Parts: sequence; C-alpha cells; structure tokens
Amino acid sequence: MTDRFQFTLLATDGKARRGQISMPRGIVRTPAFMPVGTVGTVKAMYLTQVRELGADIILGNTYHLMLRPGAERVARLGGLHELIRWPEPILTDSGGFQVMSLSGLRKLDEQGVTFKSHVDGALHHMSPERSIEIQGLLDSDIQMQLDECVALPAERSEIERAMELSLRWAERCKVAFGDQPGKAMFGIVQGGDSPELRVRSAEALAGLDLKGYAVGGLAVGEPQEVMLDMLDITCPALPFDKPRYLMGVGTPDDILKSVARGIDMFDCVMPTRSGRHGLAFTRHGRVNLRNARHAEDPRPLDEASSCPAARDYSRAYLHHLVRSNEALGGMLLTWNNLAYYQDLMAGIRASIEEGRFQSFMEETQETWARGDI
Ligand SMILES: CNc1nc2c(CC[C@H]3O[C@@H](OC)[C@H](O)[C@@H]3O)c3nc(N)[nH]c(=O)c3cc2[nH]1
Repeated sequence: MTDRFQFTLLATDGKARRGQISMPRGIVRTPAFMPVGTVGTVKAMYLTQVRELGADIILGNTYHLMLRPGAERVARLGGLHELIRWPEPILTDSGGFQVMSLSGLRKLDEQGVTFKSHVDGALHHMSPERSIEIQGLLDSDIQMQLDECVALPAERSEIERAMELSLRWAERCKVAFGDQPGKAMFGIVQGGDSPELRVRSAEALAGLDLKGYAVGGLAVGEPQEVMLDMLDITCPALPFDKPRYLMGVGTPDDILKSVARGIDMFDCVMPTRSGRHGLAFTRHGRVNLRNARHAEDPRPLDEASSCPAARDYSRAYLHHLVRSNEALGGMLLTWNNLAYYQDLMAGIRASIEEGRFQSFMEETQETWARGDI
C-alpha cells in the first residue's frame, strides 16, 4: 500500500525542483519556507495569519518543548497540533542543535547528550531514542534524527567524529521511529566544510532509505560561498526522489541560490526575529525602520503587496512603533516579512513550473540591488 507520506516531483528547471509532500495533515508545496515556531508559537503572529500567508508547514522544537511545557504534558493535551491550533503539518527539530547552542552542555557520548536546562537548570539526558519518543509525543509529522552539529571553522578530526556519531544516531533513530505511516523521520547530513565527509555522510544516510534528508551543519558561521559549495557536493549524493531540507537557512538570497542547487525546504528565524528588531524585507531590499530617515515617510513598505502590514501602514508609523518599542511594531513587521518570504517561495515555485527560474532569480536580485527607491 502506498505510504501516506509521499514526495512527488512536479517539475525541474536545471537543478531547481518543484514538488510537493503529501501527508495526512496536508500538502506541502516545495520549494517551501517553514516559519519557525520553536516553543509552539510563530512569535508575534496568529497561526491563522501564518496559514493565510501560504505557509503549509511550521517548525516546532524538541529541546524547547521538552523543557516547557513538557512532552508528556503536550501529549496529555492532545499533541502539539491540538494545543497550538495548527491542523496542518509540523516538522520538529531533534534538539541536538539547541543543546549545543543554548543549554549548559554537561556531556556528549555515544549514548546521547546530558545537559542542564536553560529554563530551570535541571539536568536532562537526551538519547536518539528519547528525541524520537519526544517528537512522537508531540505528534510531529516530520521528525529529525538527533545529531551533533559542529560550529565552523573546526578541526577535520572533530568534524569527522561528529559526522560518524550522527550516522550511528541516525540508525538508532530509524529503529526508534519504526513504521509510522503518514509520518517521516529525516536523516541529517553532516560533514562540515569537508567535501569528502559530506559525501560519506550523504551516501551512508541514503543507504538507510529514509523518507527525507536534511543538510545540517551549515549556516553556523561559514561564508555563503562555503555553504553553497557544500550544497554542490551534497545534493547530488542524495536520492533524487526524496525531499532535501537545508536547516536554518536563510536570507532571501541564500534561499534563491540554494533552490538553484537542489534544495526543497527551508527554515529560518530571519523573517520573524528581524521583524521584531525593526527590519523589513521588501521587494526593494531590506528597510531598517529604526532609521530616522523614515520618520516622515508616508509611503507603505510595498503598495503592491497583498499583506495589510506592507500595504496599509506608512513607514513613518512603523518607525514610530519601532522607536517606541511598541508590540504592534514587531507584529506588523513580522507579518510583512513572513508575507514577503511566502510570496518569494510562491514566485520560485511558479518560475520552476514555467522553466524560468534563472531569470526569476536574477530579476529578484536586481530589484534588491536597486535598493529602496
Ligand atoms: C541558523 N542556522 C542553523 N540552524 C540549524 C539547526 C537548527 C534549526 C532549528 O533551530 C531553531 O531556530 C533557531 C528552529 O527550531 C530550527 O528548527 C540545526 N538543527 C540540527 N538538528 N542539526 C543541524 O545541523 C542544524 C544546523 C543549523 N544551522
């Protein structure tokens, strides 16, 4: 019987791919941008708004949710979709990245990671099996393997050690995940900035015959061209007929250049976090509403946008809200930014369908370069 988790390639244009992932909770149109909902909320947004902007899937995060409100508690409350009122698909990260970056990491060994909660200092142990168990309790549709992501630059021996550990953890996660029709567990390619280690990781994960693959260990401080070089190496080593998810990426420019190299799915805090800090993404490039030059500018961010935050409010008002540190400032700019990102993804998908992705990418980059007229 056909698995109810099904990736279908609908069109290709060079290495760019237009596809869809069909799951019981809905269809994800790819290339897709997944708004980050780390602790069960896409910050400063109502999830009905997020859906109206065209997001087909959002992210949750194992590390944060296991600490607060707790995975078993979320399960008792009916699972994450029920708790946050988002009936569409949810992808959850495994927590590995946050343990390294947020918690007081105490120990990392073959078994897993032991860390102190950044919330209350309590000691926690997370094994590959526990991470998958937590993601199951959250009723997550796409679950990520537990992995070790190494910040760059790093010694090759360190990158190799973490990559090989992550491969062993991928096998344990596959066993722990078992057979959950309609859901998926994605492996995560590691290997830092080493082409040889990237290929070894991708080929070993391909051998596990998983339902999807993430490219991890990037957007961790390396220059964009290093990230792109690793995509040139990694994507061809991954199965052509499975979705590819580039974790933690990125700016609109990162996204265009990564789609051009064969990536299907993205997540990044950029549009939400920078919206809260007064930064607007627009068709004409970025606009920092803190800047005094906007103080009496009556123009909206983009009169052609379908998003009220971009079309109906003057830059003067947005500047006032940001300078006054008013909650509405972050709300309107987050709304604008997510609208911009989803409009960009819709434009990318249409351009691949019509065989004009390269010119779409170049025109978009030129519009940014012309700046904010
Ligand atoms: C920003 N750059 C970046 N983020 C990354 C994340 C977290 C994304 C997760 O972190 C949270 O956003 C801060 C969201 O919940 C998201 O799911 C990664 N997660 C794992 N498991 N492995 C990686 O190699 C990895 C690499 C990343 N590079």
